[in-house]
Order: sequence, then structure tokens, then C-alpha cells
Amino acid sequence: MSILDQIVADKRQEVALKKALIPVSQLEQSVLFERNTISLSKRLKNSHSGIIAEHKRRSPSKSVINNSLSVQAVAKGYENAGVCGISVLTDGRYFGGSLDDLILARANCNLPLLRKEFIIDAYQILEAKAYGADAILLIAAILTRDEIKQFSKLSKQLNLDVLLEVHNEEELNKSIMPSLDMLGVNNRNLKTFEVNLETSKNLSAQIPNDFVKVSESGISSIKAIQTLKSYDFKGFLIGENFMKTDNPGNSAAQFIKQLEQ
Ligand SMILES: O=C(O)c1ccccc1NCC(=O)[C@H](O)[C@H](O)COP(=O)(O)O
Repeated sequence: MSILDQIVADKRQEVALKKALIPVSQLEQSVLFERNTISLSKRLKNSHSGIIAEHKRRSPSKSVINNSLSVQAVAKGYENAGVCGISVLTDGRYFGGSLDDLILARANCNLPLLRKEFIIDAYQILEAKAYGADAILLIAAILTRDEIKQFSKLSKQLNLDVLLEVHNEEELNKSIMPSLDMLGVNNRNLKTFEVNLETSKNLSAQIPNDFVKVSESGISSIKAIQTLKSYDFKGFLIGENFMKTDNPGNSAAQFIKQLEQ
């Protein structure tokens, strides 16, 4: 079984348990459920840097990245740096994240927040809204076309932006539909963890221009962003490169300063 299959199997158990413990009616009573969301895709369209900075403590490919910082400090640091949005990993078992991280990030910044999660059930989209997200991630590798349609339509009803993630042409072809806002190309193969920025470059021309193009994973240089921009990418999702430092906000600020020069 690949690690991705294992993550999804664990996620199904976790979601079943949560649904039994916290009913949808309770999620809908959250004060954040009625909040006006901020569109990440619109911000990216109008941004020069296009940086979506990630809060990431650890990962299956790198184990520990940074366990010593508070999500509050990281979110404030990223906001001060001028990033476009923040991605908050909420998976606990493999990434050391939680929904508490999402709500704490929400309380400490006014940026669009992406709930970075392995979404396999509509319940998790309601959770995202209840805990302060503005956007959700859908991963084509773990969903059928019908699920992508159902989940993205629900997200639009809740005013959440949708970032659909693909890694190859087959996933892209099965996924294209009007209820998506952003098309993300993950440079990391989630089955082997191999990272290659050529993946974004090779898929770009096949992504219709109606979608904001986002390149994800393995981005660690200004040169890489400049090259990806020439392939029409407007968003750049960066986790480890910022989080491995003592001050992710400062690292993001330096990055953005160099991009603006
Ligand atoms: O990061 C991993 O090792 C990983 C493994 C299995 C599934 C997903 C994984 N990462 C999620 C992400 O998409 C990244 O955190 C995100 O794109 C940022 O990547 P990076 O800048 O390389 O930290």
C-alpha cells in the first residue's frame, strides 16, 4: 500500500469517528460559519508575488521540519511579510497539524486561509468553513470526478474557493469543471515523494486559462518562481523552504523583497 493510500484509509476512519462525535448541526452553529470569506484566487490574480505560505510542522517525506514555533507567530509573520494567503495543514497523524491550527491562524491574521487536508467527505468541507477557512484543497489522485463535482459545488455554496490539485495529465483531464477556482500542479509525486518542477511546466499549457494556475511543492528559489511565472503560474505554494527556518515570516519577507526587485 502506498503512503497516500494509507493516509486516505486512516482519514476515512478519522472522519467516521468525527461525524459520530460532532454532528453537522454543531459545525453549522460555529460563529465562523456565517463569516464573509476572502477569495484566495482573486488575491492571486492581482498579486505580484503570488506566494501561498504554508504552516507545516512535519511531513511523510521529511519527518520533522519545525516543531518549535506557534502557529500564531507563523501566521502573523507570514501576514507581515505580505504573502497572498496561508495554507494550514490540518492532518494530525502525518503532518502534526490540527483544526485548532486553522482556528488559531484565523484569529491571528486577515489573510485567505487554505485548509490543506486530504478531503474525502463533504463533512470536512463543512468543518473547514466552521474553523475559519476561505479555501479548500481537493486532490484529484484520491477522488472520482463525481466526488470532485459534488465537493466543489458544496464549497461554492459555502463561498469557499477550491484549489484542485493534479500531478499528471490523466488527473487533469478527469477534473476540469467550472466549479473549480484554482488548478494546482503538485511537483511532488505523492506516491514516491519525488519532486520535479518540470511537472508544472509540462502541464501548464493544458490547463485552461479560466483557472488560476498554482505550482505546489519543492519551490525554494526566486529563479524557480520567475521561471514558473513565464509558464503562466500565478500562485506558488511554499512550505518547507520557509518552515525549516527559525523565522518563516522573515524568510517569506526576504523572498518577496527579492521578487519585487
Ligand atoms: O510534503 C509531503 O511530504 C507530502 C507527502 C504526502 C502527501 C502530501 C505531502 N505534502 C503536502 C503538500 O502538498 C506540501 O506540503 C505543499 O505543497 C508544500 O510543499 P513544500 O514546499 O515542498 O513543503
